[in-house]
Amino acid sequence: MLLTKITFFERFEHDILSGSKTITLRDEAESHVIAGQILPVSTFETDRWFCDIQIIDVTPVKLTELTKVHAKQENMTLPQLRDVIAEIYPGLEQLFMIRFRILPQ
Ligand SMILES: CC(=O)Nc1cc[nH]c(=O)n1
Repeated sequence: MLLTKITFFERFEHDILSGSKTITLRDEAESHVIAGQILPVSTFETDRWFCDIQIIDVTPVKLTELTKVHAKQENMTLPQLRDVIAEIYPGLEQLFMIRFRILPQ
């Protein structure tokens, strides 16, 4: 079943709106989006809409395969990215990298 919306933690909002966060790493349940799809984005905490994104592509990536390139696309260092993923998805190895672009508001 395709996702019809996506949420991000409020702490990522500024980076998304500024264009410095261009990927999101999700578990399998949240990986069901397709290239070209346009999704409304809201905050996880209060479900407040803050932008629309267009999906570029979705690629499986293992936790152990994460590199500085992924971290840069998340506007983080690699240790910060590993910590964030461990906090959000404890013990999860198989992730899905969703590349997106923010649509003009
Ligand atoms: C709400 C939520 O899960 N947000 C996430 C999860 C992983 N990456 C990300 O950028 N945002």
